[in-house]
Amino acid sequence: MNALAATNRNFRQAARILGLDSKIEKSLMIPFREIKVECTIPKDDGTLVSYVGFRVQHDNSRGPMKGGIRYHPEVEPDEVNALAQLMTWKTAVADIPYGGAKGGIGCSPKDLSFSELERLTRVFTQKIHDLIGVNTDVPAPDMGTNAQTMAWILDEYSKFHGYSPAVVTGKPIDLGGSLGRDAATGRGVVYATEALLAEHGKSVKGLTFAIQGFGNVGSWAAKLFHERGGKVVAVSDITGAVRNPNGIDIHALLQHKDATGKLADFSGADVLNSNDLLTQECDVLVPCALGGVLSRENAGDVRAKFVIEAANHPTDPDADEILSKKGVVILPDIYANAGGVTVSYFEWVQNIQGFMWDEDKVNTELKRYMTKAFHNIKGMCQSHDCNLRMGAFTLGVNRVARATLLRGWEA
Ligand SMILES: NC(=O)C1=CN([C@@H]2O[C@H](COP(=O)(O)OP(=O)(O)OC[C@H]3O[C@@H](n4cnc5c(N)ncnc54)[C@H](OP(=O)(O)O)[C@@H]3O)[C@@H](O)[C@H]2O)C=CC1
Ligand SMILES: O=C(O)CCC(=O)C(=O)O
Repeated sequence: MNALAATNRNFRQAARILGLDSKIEKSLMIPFREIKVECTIPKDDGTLVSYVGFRVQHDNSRGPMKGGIRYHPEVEPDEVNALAQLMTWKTAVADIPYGGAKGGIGCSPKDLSFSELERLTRVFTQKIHDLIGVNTDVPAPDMGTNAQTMAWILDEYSKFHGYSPAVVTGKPIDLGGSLGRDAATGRGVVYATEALLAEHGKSVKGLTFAIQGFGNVGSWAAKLFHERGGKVVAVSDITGAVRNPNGIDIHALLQHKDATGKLADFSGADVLNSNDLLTQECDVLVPCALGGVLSRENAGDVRAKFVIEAANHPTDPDADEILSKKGVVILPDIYANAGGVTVSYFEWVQNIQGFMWDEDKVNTELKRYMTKAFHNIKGMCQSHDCNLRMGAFTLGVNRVARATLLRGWEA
């Protein structure tokens, strides 16, 4: 089942649990707007190359649409649609005043030079600048993009509309980015995990963690679990995987990856087949890379007791069912990785106020939002007798449906 079918299925199930009117259900499933643009750039050698860029704006009933921009070869319309819809429920679960959107370009960012990436980002921005904005749709980084990408979008957008730092979040600090945004998704994952573990009478200290992906989210989550006394026993990236049952020194692994660009050849751990990362012996499995990695094929072999969905849509519905039957507790993406967009909200607020928070304030507020959202989800689980995924979906969908009804449909 593709990402969109799976997301729609979860949404419909939540709508059924909530007893949502079928007309509202239908209106919430159809995206507000889907944008598809051609992006042609000259490569450094002068040859032309064309890419397809997407921005799907799913819903704006609770505020401006919000979500990342992904550069990855597998970016395709259905997945962007699913990710945009997930953003709508995620911002509602986090209770921040936004709707949902997502964008992307089907490209391999590692095969493009710095100046090619800049040209591609600027052309994409030229094609969508009229449809994004501080109060309409606010992009941010996702897989394959970063603060530099946001700086180019901000600069290109400002040529058309005047200087507007709040048009993107996840910017460099020098351009109005928020302290703590770079770490925010990983830090939010850790706060979310702590809230879940506390419910089970456990804490991070002494538990074992396997982490798929060592980019923005995975590396920060690994570092913060490690610093709290968690034992990170396996880590992977696109180049391979490493394993040490006694715990990997994450600071040393970060230095190694910075120096070599890969995890392979790290002296503090053994080589592991990447396919085995998800089925490693561990207490907590944290997918922090692509969607759909937990499927019917491998879910039965997962040995973790907890799965924390730091990536978007890492678990397909078959895997969801298999894992639940095995008693594995899954913390769903629309809550587990909401720390990134929550600090994006803080960044947007700081830009609008023209006032910069210190990092302690950002992290304290992030923890407050993540902890509150967890208790709100648990409340939905109790009132509707459902698992954490449906607790999160019903919480998000209910808030969006209420806002939609209050705004009405009169032309
Ligand atoms: N950035 C953010 O604020 C947020 C991100 N997310 C989600 O988190 C996930 C990761 O995003 P982010 O960290 O930003 O992306 P990055 O591009 O920073 O990192 C992605 C990581 O995944 C690795 N990777 C890619 N393919 C594979 C694979 N097949 N097996 C193992 N590792 C792989 C990459 O390897 P390599 O390092 O070798 O390239 C890299 O380490 C995505 O699902 C994203 O949507 C969710 C909320 C917010
Ligand atoms: O920070 C943001 O606005 C969005 C981050 C994102 O793309 C996500 O949460 O999946």
